[in-house]
Amino acid sequence: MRVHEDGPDDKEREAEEAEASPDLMPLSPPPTAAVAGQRLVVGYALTKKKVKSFLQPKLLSLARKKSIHFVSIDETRPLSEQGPFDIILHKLTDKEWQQVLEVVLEHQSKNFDSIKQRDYREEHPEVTVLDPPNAIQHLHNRQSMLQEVADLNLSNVYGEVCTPRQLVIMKDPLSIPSAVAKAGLTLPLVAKPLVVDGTSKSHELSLAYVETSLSMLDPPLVLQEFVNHGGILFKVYVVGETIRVVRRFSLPDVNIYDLENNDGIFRFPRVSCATNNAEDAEVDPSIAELPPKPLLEKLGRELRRRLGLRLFNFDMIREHGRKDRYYVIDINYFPGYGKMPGYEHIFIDFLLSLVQNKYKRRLSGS
Ligand SMILES: O=P(O)(O)O[C@@H]1[C@@H](OP(=O)(O)O)[C@H](OP(=O)(O)O)[C@H](O)[C@H](OP(=O)(O)O)[C@H]1OP(=O)(O)O
Ligand SMILES: Nc1ncnc2c1ncn2[C@@H]1O[C@H](COP(=O)(O)OP(=O)(O)O)[C@@H](O)[C@H]1O
Ligand SMILES: [Mg+2]
Ligand SMILES: [Mg+2]
Repeated sequence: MRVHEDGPDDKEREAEEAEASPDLMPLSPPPTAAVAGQRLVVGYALTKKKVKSFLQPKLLSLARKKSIHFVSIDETRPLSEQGPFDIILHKLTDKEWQQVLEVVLEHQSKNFDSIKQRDYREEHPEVTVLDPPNAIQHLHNRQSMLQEVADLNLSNVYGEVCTPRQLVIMKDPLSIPSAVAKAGLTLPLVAKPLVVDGTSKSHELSLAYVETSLSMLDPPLVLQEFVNHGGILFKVYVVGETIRVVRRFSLPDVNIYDLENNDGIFRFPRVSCATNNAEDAEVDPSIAELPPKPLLEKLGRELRRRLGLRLFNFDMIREHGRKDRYYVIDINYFPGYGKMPGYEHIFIDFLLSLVQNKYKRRLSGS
C-alpha cells in the first residue's frame, strides 16, 4: 500500500502521458489496456450526483488516452443485454440492483454446471464487480462498519488505532439515560443515525452534553463517546492498493464550560463536506501533523482485506494531547473521490492494474 500525502505534479504527469503516446513509446510502458490486447469497458451504476462529481472531464480525458471507456448502465434493463463490461463500478442502494449483481457474482463463483451458466460466462467473461454488494452493505450500519477496526486491535510503535466506545439504541428514547449509565459511557455523546442509506438525514448528527437530554434523541441510533481531537480530522481514501490522506475541519473540542452550560441537544448537519478543507489553514502543527505513513498503510491494507472492499475512505481523529492514539469514527463506500487530489491518475492506474492482473492470471492459466 502506498500513501501519498501531496498532490501529484501535474506537469510531471502530463510529461508521462506524452511519453506514453504511440509516437514515443517508453521502453517499459506503464500498464495500459492495450497490454491486455483490448479496450477496457467500465460500466457504472451511480447516482447523478456521483456521476457529476466523479466522472469529471480530466478523468474522462485521461481514460480515453488509455482506451478506457465509461459506459452508463441502465439498471432497468437486463445486464446481459448491455456491455459486455470488464469492470462494473456501482453505488446504488436499491434491492433490485443488488440482486442483479448478486446473480452476476453467483454465476461467476459456480462451476460450469449448466449450459445456461456457460453461455452466461461466455457472454460476460470475468467481469470485475467493484465491490461485492454484501461487503458494501456492511458499511450501511454504523455499528457493523467499525467492527473490523475494533477487531483489528492495531497497536504498534507508530500508534494505536481504536474506535470510540459506543452503544446501539433501537427504540424507546426514554430508556436511553439508563442504558448509557449501565454501559458506563462518558458524556458528551455523539448520536448518529444507525443506518447510512445515502440520504442527508443519515448524516444528521447530534451532540448530547447531559444525561437528561438523551431522551430527546430519535432512535435507531448509535451513541458514541465524543473524543476531543483539536478540530481536525484525517480523511483517508483507499483506491485498491493506494491510499491518500487529507485534513478536514471537524467539530471543535468540548470543554468543561460547554458541558456545564449546555443542557440540550446540539444538532448538526453533515460536517465533513467539500467546503471544510483544512489543507491550507493555519493549525497548531501538533494537531495538523498527519498520522504516520506506516500506520496508515497497515490500517488501509488490513481494512481493505477484512472489509473485502477496494473503494472506500475512513475518517480518523487523533485524541487531543495523545500523540499516538487514533480513532476511526466513520467508513464510507465509494466516497467523494473528486475531492481527493490527483484522484484521476490514481483511479485510472487502479483500473489498469485490475486488467493487468486478470491478464497475468489468464496467461498463467490460474
Ligand atoms: O457527496 P460527496 O462527494 O461529498 O461524498 C460523500 C462523502 O463525503 P467525503 O468524500 O467523505 O467527503 C460522505 O462521507 P462522510 O460520511 O460525510 O464522511 C459519504 O461517503 C457520502 O455517501 P453516503 O451519503 O454516506 O452514501 C458521499 O456522498 P455520495 O457522493 O456518495 O452521494
Ligand atoms: N466520536 C467522535 N468524536 C469526535 N467527533 C466526532 C465523533 N464522531 C463524529 N465526529 C464528528 O462528526 C463528523 C461526522 O461524523 P461521521 O461519523 O463521520 O458521520 P458522517 O457519516 O455523517 O460523516 C465527523 O466528521 C467528526 O467531525
Ligand atoms: Mg464522516
Ligand atoms: Mg459517513
